[in-house]
Amino acid sequence: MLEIAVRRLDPQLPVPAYAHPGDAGVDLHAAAPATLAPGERVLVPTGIAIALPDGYAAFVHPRSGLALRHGLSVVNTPGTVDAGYRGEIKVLLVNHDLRETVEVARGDRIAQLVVQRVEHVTFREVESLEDTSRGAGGYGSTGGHRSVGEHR
Ligand SMILES: O=c1ccn([C@H]2C[C@H](O)[C@@H](COP(=O)(O)OP(=O)(O)OP(=O)(O)O)O2)c(=O)[nH]1
Ligand SMILES: [Mg+2]
Repeated sequence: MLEIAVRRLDPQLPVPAYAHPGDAGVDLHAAAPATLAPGERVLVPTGIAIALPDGYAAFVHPRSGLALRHGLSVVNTPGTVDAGYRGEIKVLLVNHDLRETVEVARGDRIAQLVVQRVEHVTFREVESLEDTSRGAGGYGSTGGHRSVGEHR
């Protein structure tokens, strides 16, 4: 298993660890409290900095339980942590609830970090691209089974 160096900027918070063996993400904790009124966004520090090797990136994803219970999500989901980034990982939380203010306490698990391999490619400019069955169709071009809002 790949080992990733981590600095704890807040020694009160744990070293990131998978809660279950097959989990994709490790939970990130809030290193500072935050109050989010309905619709508000706040950049929350996590108290950790990591050194990813080249060819990897880490992605900051929302936690589904917080989304379900509080409408809490990540504005730029998934947030991208570059391999060369050595600063503190931060989470741009947003309160999507229309009525309730969300209180985040220091130490709360606010998001999850998924580490993935990423390809690096070179882009070669061409005049035309090879054809495919999809072609340029997108944004709902595929028919078949009913889609949301299509009542037949
Ligand atoms: O949810 C996030 C997203 C990003 N970052 C940090 C790590 C990442 O490597 C850096 C830059 O992120 P990004 O490239 O998404 O932001 P940008 O607006 O393009 O800033 P920059 O010009 O610094 O690349 O900010 C976080 O800590 N949390
Ligand atoms: Mg960038």
